[in-house]
Amino acid sequence: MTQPILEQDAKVLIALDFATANGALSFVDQLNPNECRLKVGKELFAVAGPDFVKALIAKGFDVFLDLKYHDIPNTVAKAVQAAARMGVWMVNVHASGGSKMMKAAKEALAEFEKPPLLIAVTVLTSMQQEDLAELGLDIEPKEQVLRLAKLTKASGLDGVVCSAQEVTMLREEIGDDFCLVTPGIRPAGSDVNDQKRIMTPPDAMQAGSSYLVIGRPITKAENPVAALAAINDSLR
Ligand SMILES: O=C(O)c1cc(=O)[nH]c(=O)n1[C@@H]1O[C@H](COP(=O)(O)O)[C@@H](O)[C@H]1O
Repeated sequence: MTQPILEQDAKVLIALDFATANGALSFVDQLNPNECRLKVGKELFAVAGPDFVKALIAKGFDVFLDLKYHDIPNTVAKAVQAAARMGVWMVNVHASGGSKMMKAAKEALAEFEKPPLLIAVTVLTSMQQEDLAELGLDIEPKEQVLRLAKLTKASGLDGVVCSAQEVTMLREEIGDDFCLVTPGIRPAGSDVNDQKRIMTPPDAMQAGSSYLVIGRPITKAENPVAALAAINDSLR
């Protein structure tokens, strides 16, 4: 029997993409905060709100508030402050909001004794080259990821969200001192769903991911606790 991994080592961030607070809560009640962290995104936050996030934190979970802010600098700065007041562990913005927006967000967190990690989404893992082309970007996703990751680093943020397929390149180009959070993680044989740039959990960690965001392969599993345990085991 393997020991549960320590909290500071929990690499799996479970995406709590649930339609109701009750649905999310009955799922969370099966989980141990030593074995995963939790991500609250737009769907759940819209129905459950800040009190729900605070309740997860009170249960001992680190919470990544994934609202992917993308707005004028002042609005984003105030939004990340509101997130920090909730006590979240990590919060994100869209890097395509630009360096002025990202710097304003970073500066707005300076007043907090223990600010959340601030990271920026580069190119969504559901996108591929044809999706960038329709936005007028005639380049490969990895080139755009690198460009936005460099901009994020230069803006003083703690890391980026990218696909695990770009992690080796980013470690070479940007170094180890940068948090790389990778969704689009699929254990071998599981449904890909709407994700495009995917990788398995062990391959993503091997490449140098800091954290793995995993939703449906755990939340929709017949036995989510066993699915999480199998993923954690595969990372040891
Ligand atoms: O910022 C994110 O977390 C995110 C960025 C990205 O590029 N791709 C991506 O899938 N996500 C989120 O990661 C989660 C992935 O969920 P599954 O596809 O169910 O594993 C979802 O909650 C997405 O909102």
